[in-house]
Amino acid sequence: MKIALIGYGKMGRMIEQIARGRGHEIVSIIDVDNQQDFDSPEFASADVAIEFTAPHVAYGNYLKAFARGVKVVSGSTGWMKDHGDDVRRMCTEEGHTLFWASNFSVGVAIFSAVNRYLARIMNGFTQYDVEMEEVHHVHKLDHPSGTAITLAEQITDAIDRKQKWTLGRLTQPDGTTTVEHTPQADEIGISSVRRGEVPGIHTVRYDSDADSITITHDAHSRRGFALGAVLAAEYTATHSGLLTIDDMFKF
Ligand SMILES: NC(=O)C1=CN([C@@H]2O[C@H](COP(=O)(O)OP(=O)(O)OC[C@H]3O[C@@H](n4cnc5c(N)ncnc54)[C@H](OP(=O)(O)O)[C@@H]3O)[C@@H](O)[C@H]2O)C=CC1
Ligand SMILES: O=C(O)C1=N[C@H](C(=O)O)C[C@H](O)C1
Repeated sequence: MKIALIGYGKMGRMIEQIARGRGHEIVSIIDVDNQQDFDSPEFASADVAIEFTAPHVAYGNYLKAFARGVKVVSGSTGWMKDHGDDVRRMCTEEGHTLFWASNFSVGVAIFSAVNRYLARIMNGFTQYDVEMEEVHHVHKLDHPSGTAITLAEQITDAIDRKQKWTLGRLTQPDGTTTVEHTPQADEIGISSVRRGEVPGIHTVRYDSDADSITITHDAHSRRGFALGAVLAAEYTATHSGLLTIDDMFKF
């Protein structure tokens, strides 16, 4: 399969390695300094473009790929609030294809299934409150993480007493913590911590007077995310529309 890469940072480079290892051809690599390559025949020849860039540029990259008739797999986070509706419309009504996931790792797909199941149980046990924490490396631009938002939305979908998530505490790389918002009874507080080179840790904790129940996913490296993105590209080559991880991994 012919793959174009948009974004050649930590994820782009690891995806290149894994994609080549699985026998794919990388036909184009677009980063900040060669944006003109979006107009190259090599980019247009790609079966799928894999996009891992940054919150403020991801949407523009989708538009550029769509304009050239190239399907996109993207893991960029932090753009959904501003452009989610627009992207949904382009993929459901205008024939474009985007496979987007806040987290591409198989482990987080399994963790999400457990999170949904646990939340359904907890809907009937009102003595438990729930809070979340995500820990990532100091280079991360957005907070809370896309994965934390997805997990929180799964919980608000299942627990009647929780309506929305909110950023509770934010811990900066130097260790200073600020309380951004004190969660109300109907809110899930998410604490974001930026520390060292942590690839990504997500924790959901239910607490009652009697006890607490905690589930955690701890990524050992970015390899799981990168492999998942390549698997998603293989899936996207033969599927269309707005796709996500639940389409690919069925539990
Ligand atoms: N869904 C998932 O499973 C995962 C998602 N992510 C998300 O993916 C994104 C990228 O992560 P990561 O690779 O670690 O970040 P990096 O900062 O290491 O890489 C991003 C790359 O994109 C480049 N870039 C910036 N703007 C553009 C543009 N307009 N066009 C093309 N390239 C551009 C950057 O260049 P420069 O450095 O010069 O600005 C950099 O090389 C983040 O949003 C992160 O949250 C990360 C891991 C897993
Ligand atoms: O920026 C990262 O590194 C990651 N971002 C994603 C997110 O925002 O959830 C996925 C993963 O946790 C790594």
